[in-house]
Amino acid sequence: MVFHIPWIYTPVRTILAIWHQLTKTEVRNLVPFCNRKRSTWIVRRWFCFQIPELTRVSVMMRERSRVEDTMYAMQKAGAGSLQVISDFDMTLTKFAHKGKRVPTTHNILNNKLLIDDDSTVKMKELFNTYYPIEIDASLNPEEKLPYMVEWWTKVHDLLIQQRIRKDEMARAVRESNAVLREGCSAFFDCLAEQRVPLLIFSAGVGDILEEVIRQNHVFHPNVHIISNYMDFDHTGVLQAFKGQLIHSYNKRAGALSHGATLRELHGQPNVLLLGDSLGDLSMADGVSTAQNILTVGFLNDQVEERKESFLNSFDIVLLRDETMDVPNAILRFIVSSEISKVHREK
Ligand SMILES: Nc1ccn([C@@H]2O[C@H](COP(=O)(O)O)[C@@H](O)[C@H]2O)c(=O)n1
Ligand SMILES: [Mg+2]
Repeated sequence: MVFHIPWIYTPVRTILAIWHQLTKTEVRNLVPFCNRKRSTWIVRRWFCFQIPELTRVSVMMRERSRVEDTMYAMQKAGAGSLQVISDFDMTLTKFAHKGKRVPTTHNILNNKLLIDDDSTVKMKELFNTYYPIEIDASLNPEEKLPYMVEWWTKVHDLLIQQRIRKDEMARAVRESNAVLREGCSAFFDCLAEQRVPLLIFSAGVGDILEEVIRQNHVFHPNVHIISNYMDFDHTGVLQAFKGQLIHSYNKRAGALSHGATLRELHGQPNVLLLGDSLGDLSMADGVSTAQNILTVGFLNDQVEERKESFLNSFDIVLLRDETMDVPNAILRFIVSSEISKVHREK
């Protein structure tokens, strides 16, 4: 009964969580904690206490101490030095919801309202052909690259042929099963409140992406987007895609070619990067002034096959986690002034 009272439940649960991690020797050492080794240990436990989300079984880290050091450095610098660079599809949106795959921004366009039946089938066939290549753990990014260009080019050509109408897109998004990760709205809101810039860097379709976040009421002024944008003629019919094509494995080139957008973010040298593909790791390559970069990878699909490469590449790997709990906890830790105070006093 007592565990149903929230103000008792949270501290009790936290104390139990910490207690579970203590070995007998550690408990014995707890009393005279004066030497460096012991104080390091106390700091580590304090970290677990602050961010219990990082102790979950779905969270993996190759080098825990690097994560801790980077987060303390980011916390010390505070919200004013932070920017977030995030992928969109399957990173800010869920991978699956209620047992079904969540559509990507491209797949939201695969709607009878916008394209004919033949094209619907073709788009599905293209997805079934190229998506397995995109996530194939046995191929390196250079080997995947030509296939990605082929996939994006074929689909964009098909969409142009279908003469998609700008004024039907909001309805297509509304009718789709697009869904942001649990806790994603809180993440957007906290960033806006703290005036932390959020750069969404997506190889999806920018116009659809904007509509998804608008319909979720999180398109705040701190949000910047780099993506593939549609070019409509004067009657509102799709005639081309603007600029250089962005696909999953050329985000580095995309980052470097959007220098102007990234220059606006130069005052924020600490980067929290979120992605679901190894290609997303290059999204911060345009931030020449970066001091600390913490990378979080959502490993949604082919988990066992890709675990090793994700662990070798991202600082934190989240296994089949459909929530934003970990990014939210990291953000809280960095921006919380109370915690900053504790850190300064240490
Ligand atoms: N025709 C396509 C092309 C790509 N995709 C998926 O979209 C993802 C790209 O968007 P990000 O926000 O994640 O950069 C990519 O991972 C592809 O799987 C698609 O569904 N259809
Ligand atoms: Mg993605």
